[in-house]
Amino acid sequence: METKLKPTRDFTDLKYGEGFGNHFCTEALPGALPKGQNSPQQCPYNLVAEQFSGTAFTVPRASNQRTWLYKIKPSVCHTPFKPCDPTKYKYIKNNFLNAEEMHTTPNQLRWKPLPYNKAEPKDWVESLVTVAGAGDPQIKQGIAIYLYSANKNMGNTVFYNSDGDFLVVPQEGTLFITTELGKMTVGPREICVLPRGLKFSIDLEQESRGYVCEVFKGHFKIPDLGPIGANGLANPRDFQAPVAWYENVEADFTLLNKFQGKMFQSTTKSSPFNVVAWHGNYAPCKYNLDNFNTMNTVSFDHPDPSIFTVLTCPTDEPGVAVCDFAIFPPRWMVAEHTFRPPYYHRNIMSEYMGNIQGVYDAKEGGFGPGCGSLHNIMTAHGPETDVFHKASNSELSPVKYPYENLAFMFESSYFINTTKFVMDDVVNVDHDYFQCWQKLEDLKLQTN
Ligand SMILES: O=C(O)Cc1cc(O)ccc1O
Ligand SMILES: [Fe+2]
Repeated sequence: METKLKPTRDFTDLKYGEGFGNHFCTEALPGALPKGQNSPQQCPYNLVAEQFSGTAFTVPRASNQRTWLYKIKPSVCHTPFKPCDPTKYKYIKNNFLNAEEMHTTPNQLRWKPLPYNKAEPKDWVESLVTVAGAGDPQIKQGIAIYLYSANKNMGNTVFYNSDGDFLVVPQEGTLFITTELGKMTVGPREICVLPRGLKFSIDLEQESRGYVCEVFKGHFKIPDLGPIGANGLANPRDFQAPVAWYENVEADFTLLNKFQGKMFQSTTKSSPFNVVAWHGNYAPCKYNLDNFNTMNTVSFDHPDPSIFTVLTCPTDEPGVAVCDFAIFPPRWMVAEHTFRPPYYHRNIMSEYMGNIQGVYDAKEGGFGPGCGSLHNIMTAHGPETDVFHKASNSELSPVKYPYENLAFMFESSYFINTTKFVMDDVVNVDHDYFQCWQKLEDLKLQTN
């Protein structure tokens, strides 16, 4: 039976600020934001000013990100960090260059959904399982891909990640996220970005599962639109940021930190959610994927999936991503004289895919909601045998790729290694995945 949970804090009637990357001004008490300056000698309500920066001070203005917080107490009020019990977060690993702990293979990989731990319920951070990744947070190069399967509230356990931004993709259950900049709910068919350094705590109302992509350098942004023009795909106005919210609570809190891939813990005597007002453009955001304005061919051929990019975290090389987050959204398929599913391909990028809901058109079996797959750099992949035959012979009338189907991809320019533990015990790896293409061996050259 499913566990019934209740979020610790009140999430009714939440308000949001609107727009991607905006400079928001928000206060939970009237006049709490200082007027005309960031750091007055004394702040309104005896608050303390603190800058929270997401880019180096000196990056060009267009990409500069920082927020000013007005807090009941500054963030320095905590006991010294100690390493966490190594058994507690044993599936959080960011040492992707370590051959001892990582698995390297050019094979196509696929996994079944991450199970919930019913015997010993896990909160969101405790439930994180690193599936795959590249690089190392120490040199700010790379990416990590995790699954979560949480069935316990974090409550007064507060987490911040020094190593990068988290892009969270819920597959089952709404997340009730309290951040130091305010509260957000994020459910399936929605996503959120929790930027590097942000303190947050996640509560639940039911067992909740999903995917996380962490980028060790840079930040996610909405992609340039090129010839598409000024509108389309994920429109800026549909992104939402929390508004200032605080709790003035004296109690024991645990403060967790992922720092260079290792988990540390300290305590505070009052709530870290003590930001009464803030202004700036370094903030979490959420986005409803149903607002995605999908573009597709209205003539022939299958466009490259970059046309479905919701967010991208660029590398230093223009057009090449640490991670492109693309979705396979509901859309009309109208291409004439065309093989309509994804073409067979070998890619210069690595592709981790997940399924949020329904069926993915290239894989009608074995890739249900909660499953994952990985096709590394130059690893051949494409539709399974049955899909190939069906799509090669189907009548090409306009068809709606239904609302219920929603898969996504984290596409990265890095070689991706998997953790050793996802190759055996933690997530069920599908040892027979390769079989879905074997019958294509029967294809014969036809010369008459
Ligand atoms: O491999 C996949 O299923 C993802 C994908 C989808 C698509 O429409 C085109 C290329 C591609 O890699
Ligand atoms: Fe692909």
